[in-house]
Amino acid sequence: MELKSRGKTLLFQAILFQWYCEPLLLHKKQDKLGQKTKEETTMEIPTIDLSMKNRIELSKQVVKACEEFGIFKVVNHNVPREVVVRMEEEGAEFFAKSNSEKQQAKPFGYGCKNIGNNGDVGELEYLLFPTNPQFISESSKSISNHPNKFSGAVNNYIEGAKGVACEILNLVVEGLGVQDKFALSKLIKDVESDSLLRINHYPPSMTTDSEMDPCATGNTNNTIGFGEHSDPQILTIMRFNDVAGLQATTHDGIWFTVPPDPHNFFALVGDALQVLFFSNERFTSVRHRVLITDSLKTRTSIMYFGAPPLNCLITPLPEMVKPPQNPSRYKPFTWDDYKKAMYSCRLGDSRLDPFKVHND
Ligand SMILES: C=C1C[C@]23C[C@@]1(O)CC[C@H]2[C@@]12CC[C@H](O)[C@@](C)(C(=O)O1)[C@H]2[C@@H]3C(=O)O
Ligand SMILES: O=C(O)CCC(=O)C(=O)O
Ligand SMILES: [Fe+2]
Repeated sequence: MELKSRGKTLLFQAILFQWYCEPLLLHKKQDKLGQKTKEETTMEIPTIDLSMKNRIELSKQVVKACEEFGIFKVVNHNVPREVVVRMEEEGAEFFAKSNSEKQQAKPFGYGCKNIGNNGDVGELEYLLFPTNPQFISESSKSISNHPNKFSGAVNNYIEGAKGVACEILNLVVEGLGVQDKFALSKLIKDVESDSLLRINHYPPSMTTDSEMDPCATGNTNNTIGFGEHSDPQILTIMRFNDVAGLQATTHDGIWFTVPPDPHNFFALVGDALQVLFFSNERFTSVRHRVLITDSLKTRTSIMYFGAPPLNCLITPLPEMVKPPQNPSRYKPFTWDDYKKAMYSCRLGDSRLDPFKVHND
């Protein structure tokens, strides 16, 4: 009920915004995959300023942003600029290598076009690895000619992004009055945490020769670069360069573009957080995608996906459920169960559906 009325308010705000400010931004489109897309618009997502002194107010703002949008900008995050720049440089150096060199890193997380194992494709290449430092140190040998430099940059970036994720999760927990102040951040701080780092690289259209390079993308404007999905983990901390492309949906399914801001991070609510706080339909994982609108520029993005250890039980925090009036809407499952189910799904599937409790 509450969510529906919030959705209506957002829809109303979006329409008002269109009407007054950007009459030409709202348009219906058909994307390259032939899927009908709903109206697209530009919307201002909330900004969370981590330097804010009033912690109670800050925690309220974070909860509201998670509830209303599921995606928000994080400023004054304290991650040094050089940590981000070094990570970007290492990524750029890797993606500039020849195709055969990049393929050598394949067993350690290089991918091109294929997303997951079930036939999804995107107009990108990527590196994807677990955030465990031993793994990074080992895999760096096949990724970089200077493995220590590469693993140093990656580990520093992960520490920075994890710090931002932990701070946001602590604020969520405070804002909702959960007793255990570190109930969520301790899950992604755990040495056994299953968190991931992903570096995506969307090359421009005219620079690669598809005859020579099987990974050449031939992007044209308004191509889907990365299809619609929600992130399965607890929280994603994302950063992208100054090339637009990220879009997200409101709870009513209206697509809006997230303007680039390379100096700051974006936080996205994932499926696991939706379950942990599901009572009262508080949080919903945000559906998002990448739509290439400037095919002449390289777009890069870096995502830290904060996840719990494999044996962690994903079930609403005790304060969030009060049976019988307000029972959990999901059967308890471990993160390992969810991961197994998720890897048998397509990118855009609603992966939580099989775990829902049906009361009829
Ligand atoms: C099609 C798939 C790719 C994905 C695993 C999945 O089976 C369904 C979820 C996908 C996703 C989306 C967010 C992250 O980019 C990702 C690494 C993740 O954890 O879940 C990807 C998976 C992937 O690319 O392997
Ligand atoms: O590359 C992007 O900007 C988004 C990619 C994404 O959503 C993902 O990798 O899960
Ligand atoms: Fe994503």
